[in-house]
Amino acid sequence: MIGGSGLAAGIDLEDAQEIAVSSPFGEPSGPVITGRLNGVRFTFLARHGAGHRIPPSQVNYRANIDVLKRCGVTDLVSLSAVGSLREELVPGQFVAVDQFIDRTNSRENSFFGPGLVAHVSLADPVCARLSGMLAAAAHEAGGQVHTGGCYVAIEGPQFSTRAESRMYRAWGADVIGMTAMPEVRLAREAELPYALLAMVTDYDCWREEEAGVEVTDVLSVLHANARTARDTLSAMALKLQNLRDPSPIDTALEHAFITAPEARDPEMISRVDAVACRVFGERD
Ligand SMILES: CSC[C@H]1O[C@H](OP(=O)(O)O)[C@H](O)[C@@H]1O
Ligand SMILES: Nc1ncnc2[nH]cnc12
Repeated sequence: MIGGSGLAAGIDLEDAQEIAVSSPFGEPSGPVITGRLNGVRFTFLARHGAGHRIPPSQVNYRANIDVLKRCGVTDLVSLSAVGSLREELVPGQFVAVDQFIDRTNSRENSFFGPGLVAHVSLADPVCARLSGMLAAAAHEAGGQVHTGGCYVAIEGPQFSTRAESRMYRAWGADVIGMTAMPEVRLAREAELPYALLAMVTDYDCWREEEAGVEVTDVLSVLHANARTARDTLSAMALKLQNLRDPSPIDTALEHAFITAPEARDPEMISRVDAVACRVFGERD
């Protein structure tokens, strides 16, 4: 579980343990918290670090996913605050996002690269099974949930201009945020089924007659709905099994590598010992 702006303080887990895990991709946002929720093992990471110290562009998305994979995570659920680009997506409601437009421009967005080139499919970036469970859990927790929606990820840290906000609407985006990319890309490269529950906190700035969004608007909606977010995770845990059926995402790297075996860089292979352990085996 990766918690965004609304879950910076973490979640209540039974037998919680804080573990600092290191990664060949650098510093993750902080230590992970592992424990159980309704009997299911959860590992939690606060995306922006303790006290929301890390801006969206400086989150080390690669290290975050790498350490979760290292901890044995098999499925990744993300909670994010978003602006609404549609009248009917009202602040306080939830959207189980299923598509993305990436407008970020200064982030490391792959575990692979020179000496180990890989191309995974991102056509269906969200795991339908996990997303369906998350939407049902949010509904059971008392949330108003919209199933499906397109999230445009901006670089930030500034909110958008009115012209940009109107353009994203014209592109077909439904909600706007600063963090889902490259998280979604990296989860797929790490063969982790991913689902994102977005909490709508504001109307961004496309409504001409209204002032643009401010952080205080976002925080007041997040605080007012914090209980629903926590209850959602609890309801979600009841739906998860400790051992689940296989998913095609578990083998997303199967046909992804294009670099010839003899041309592969051993250092690159050793760096992906966790994210691609199924393909290359674990490091000694
Ligand atoms: C607090 S307003 C902007 C901030 O909130 C969202 O964070 P997250 O996705 O981690 O919940 C947005 O993406 C920005 O980082
Ligand atoms: N309007 C908005 N734009 C970008 N990120 C956000 N997070 C919450 N509201 C947002």
